[in-house]
Amino acid sequence: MHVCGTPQLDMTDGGRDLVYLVTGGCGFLGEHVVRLLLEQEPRLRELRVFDLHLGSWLEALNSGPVQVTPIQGDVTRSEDVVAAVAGADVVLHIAGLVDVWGLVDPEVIYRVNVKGTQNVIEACVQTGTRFLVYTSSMEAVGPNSKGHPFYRGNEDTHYEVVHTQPYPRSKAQAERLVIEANGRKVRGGLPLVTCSLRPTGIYGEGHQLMLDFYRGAQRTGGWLFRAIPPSVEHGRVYAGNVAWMHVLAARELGSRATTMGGQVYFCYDNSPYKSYEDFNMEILGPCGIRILGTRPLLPYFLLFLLATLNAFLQWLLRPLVVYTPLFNPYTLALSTTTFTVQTDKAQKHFGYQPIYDWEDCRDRTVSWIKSRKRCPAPLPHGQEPKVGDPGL
Ligand SMILES: NC(=O)C1=CN([C@@H]2O[C@H](COP(=O)(O)OP(=O)(O)OC[C@H]3O[C@@H](n4cnc5c(N)ncnc54)[C@H](O)[C@@H]3O)[C@@H](O)[C@H]2O)C=CC1
Ligand SMILES: CC(C)CCC[C@@H](C)[C@H]1CC[C@H]2[C@@H]3[C@H](O)CC4=CC(=O)CC[C@]4(C)[C@H]3CC[C@]12C
Repeated sequence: MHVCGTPQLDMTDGGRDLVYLVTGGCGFLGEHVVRLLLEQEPRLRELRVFDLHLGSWLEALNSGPVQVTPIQGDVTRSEDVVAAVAGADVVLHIAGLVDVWGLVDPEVIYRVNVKGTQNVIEACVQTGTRFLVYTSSMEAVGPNSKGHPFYRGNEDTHYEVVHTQPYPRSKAQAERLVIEANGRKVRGGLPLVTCSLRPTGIYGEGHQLMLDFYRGAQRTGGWLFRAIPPSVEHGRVYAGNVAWMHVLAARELGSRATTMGGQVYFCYDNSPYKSYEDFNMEILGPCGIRILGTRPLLPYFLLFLLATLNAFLQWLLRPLVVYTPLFNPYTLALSTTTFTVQTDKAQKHFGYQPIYDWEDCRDRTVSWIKSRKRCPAPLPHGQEPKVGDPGL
């Protein structure tokens, strides 16, 4: 591993005394956070991994000095959340429903992403947990439906947005709850300290959508067909660096509460600014995939028609089947509107520097995609093998 800028850890306080809770710890980002915490947080005594679906890979983590406690639970059930939060020093609230395809009922997205977050906040207040890091998203900000570019913006960039889609709306609402909760008195009378991290499009080992593009291209003889103008920049950030930002933010919230409390931070690293497809090609190219066309093969109005047709079909077929094509008016807008960040707020506020440089991020993701070629028989329920599974 090429580690750049890992700060020295302070071991002067006598060792392992902290209890962390990671919600959504068995998801794509959550697994990166769990593994990195075990590697990089020397003060950790117990790591509680809370998820609706627990991964079997968790079992292998208990051989080290940290007690890893899997907790099967639902963030929408306040009693599950209170039980998990009680006695934790820090909560990393990562659990959420990611859906921009109309797969999940908007009411369910609201319940999990917004009410679930409210439950986490109330559990902190009720049980006396003082530090909360929330995983928000660039989607809390935009892009907006007018296609205004957010070009290398930062946390202070003014950007007009009215959320019409359930997922981005839920992330914006949940983020607001987290930020407003900063300073609330928790049990024992001390103030709650919160902050919110906003990743752009995350990639890395375990990124299912990247794997889907890879497999789709394999079915067309190794070709992808360009749909998005290469001039549209889409922000991407490596999962390991997003995880590192979570680890650092959680570690520093205590000592830098005045600076960090109630703040939002975009997640960034040195991944290049490119279009969504050109970025994917940085990963898929070394896996033998090629992209056809230097410009989009279809004009925009045809893409828009296709996306609209998909939305119409989704509505028409709804009583019979949930039709969720990748391409719909919202994902078209997301992929054709420039949205990139350029900021050093996290560096200034809590000393964040990417822990993996770009070449490392790329190579790790490429190796992971290549390893899927050797993937044995499918796992039950259509699950993919996990990042650390043996033999991969
Ligand atoms: N994937 C991406 O590109 C980005 C993701 N995010 C945010 O990062 C977080 C993690 O996303 P991913 O790891 O990509 O998604 P994921 O779907 O892989 O992980 C989410 C995890 O939350 C769990 N979960 C869902 N509902 C739950 C519930 N009711 N109770 C307990 N656990 C529940 C799931 O079982 C899953 O393990 C989400 O909050 C998402 O909004 C933000 C920006 C970009
Ligand atoms: C068919 C086209 C060639 C490409 C379609 C690509 C889309 C599926 C993806 C384009 C942009 C992605 C989203 C973006 O990276 C921001 C996101 C943030 C999140 O918090 C969750 C994931 C996502 C919505 C991400 C999802 C896939 C895209 C829409």
